[in-house]
Amino acid sequence: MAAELAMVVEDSFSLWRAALAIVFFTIVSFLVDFTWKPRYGKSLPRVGYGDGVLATVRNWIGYMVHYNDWVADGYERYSKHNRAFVVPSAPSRPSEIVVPRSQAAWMLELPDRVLSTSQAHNDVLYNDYQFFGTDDQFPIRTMHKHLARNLPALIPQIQHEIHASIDAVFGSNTEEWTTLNLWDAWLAIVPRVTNTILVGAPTCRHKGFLASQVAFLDCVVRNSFILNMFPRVLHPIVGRLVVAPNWWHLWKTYHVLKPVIEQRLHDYDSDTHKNLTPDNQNLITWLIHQAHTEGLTHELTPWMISQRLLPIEFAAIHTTAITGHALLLDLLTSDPSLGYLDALRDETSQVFASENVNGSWTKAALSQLHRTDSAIRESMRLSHFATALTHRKPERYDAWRFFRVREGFEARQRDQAHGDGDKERDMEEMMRIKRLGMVTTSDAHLSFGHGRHACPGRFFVAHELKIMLAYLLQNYDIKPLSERPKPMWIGQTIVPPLQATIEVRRRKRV
Ligand code: HEM
Repeated sequence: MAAELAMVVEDSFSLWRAALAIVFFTIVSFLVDFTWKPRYGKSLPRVGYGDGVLATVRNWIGYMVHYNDWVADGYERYSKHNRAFVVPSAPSRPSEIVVPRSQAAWMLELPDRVLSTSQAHNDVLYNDYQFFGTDDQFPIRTMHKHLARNLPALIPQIQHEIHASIDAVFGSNTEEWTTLNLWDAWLAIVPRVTNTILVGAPTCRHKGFLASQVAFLDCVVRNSFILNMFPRVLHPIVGRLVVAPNWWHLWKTYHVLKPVIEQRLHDYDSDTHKNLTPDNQNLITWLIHQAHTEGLTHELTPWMISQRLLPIEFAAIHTTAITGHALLLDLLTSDPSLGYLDALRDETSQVFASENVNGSWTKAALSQLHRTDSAIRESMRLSHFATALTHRKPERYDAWRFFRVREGFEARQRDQAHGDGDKERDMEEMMRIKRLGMVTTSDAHLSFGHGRHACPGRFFVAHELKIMLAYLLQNYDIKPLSERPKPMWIGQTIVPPLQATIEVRRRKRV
């Protein structure tokens, strides 16, 4: 009996010792981390709980749920008065400085060696572990160079994939209403459509490939949260452990892509004029082309190209799905008497009827969807996926907010048709209206970033969302929703209302 008691005491004693050792080790790790973090001048105001040791611990805990409120608070108290402020970050990251709008242009003009985008991405996403140390600048540079210039020729393919995937997800029942989980619907459409321009058809339809891409991206998001919470000094161990599933999904992706990339490398080498057909125009080919242009022969293997695709898949898929999800929720929860859906349906069908070429949208036709453009930009204004990128003033969704400026201008033009208008003023106003388009970034429209590193995918996204909305509205009725399901914020990241459902029914052909 006494011996048993001694064993229990000894066991619990060793448990205590182990627990104390872990606590001690964690404190030392955070202290080491602390010595690496930058210190900001006392003159910079802070939001959150303040600066001392206890306040820092409270900030780390509060970061998960209060970050969004802290930024809103700082915006009211400091940004509006043209002052920068410091906002606490996750335990493994330094606190961040939020600059006021007036300093955004100066900041964005700083060269990468002073303010590095890739370092910033690395700080948030831990690329060294999550993307296997692949420098994301090569694929990003490739996207900047090739996507916009090839996009017009790709519109028919993009349209084809959009129509086919919407048909598959929204169904063909013209009699009964079908209930769909909206997030699942977007995730069944966006990866396929995005991969039209990343890997091309038919791989963009390969279910196993798409599933492993989405699973990989989910791992990146989850691991970022985990690594945010661990002191940076432990990342070399924790980082390598948590990315085991990333490797697994990369491996599965590689098996699907290997023959496709081998064929593409072969086609590229045998085409002496590099006269690539639209079928071959996608990121795989652009990476090959860019590697040749820059003499980067080590980039020309299926393994390397499979890895290069990952940061772009990450930049493209959840961002688009979150944006599309929010857009439909904003439209469906707007007062039906405003007639948004009918007006968008009319605009898309009128422009399509007069401007399509062989049944396909064109760049010129898509650029005439002014109401649709305004409805999307307005939703992005309200429902961005990362807090610190944008400020919001009125919190109400007003689909025609940007369109109205154009409408007013066009009405004035008609009134003045026979008079002597002020040409210079009209030109200025026209330029101002152009800047209100969804792809035109500015310090007032930061949803796609701004400056040299503004999103190169935004022209594609604009086409994609417009074609989707047009097809959806022309082919389906969707029941309005009584209340806007609210997203949730975890740290800086938005989690869309994943449970939201909608009811849809295929429209009968007349
Ligand atoms: C609605 C959807 C999207 C939104 C809201 C969005 C937003 C953004 C934002 C805010 C940035 C700047 C990040 C920063 O400054 O660090 C960015 C960068 C980027 N985006 Fe997008 N994006 C979207 C879709 C896409 C798509 C579809 C692609 C590719 C097909 C893409 C590719 C990229 C790339 C490569 C960068 C890095 C640019 C650079 O660092 O120079 N994005 N995006």
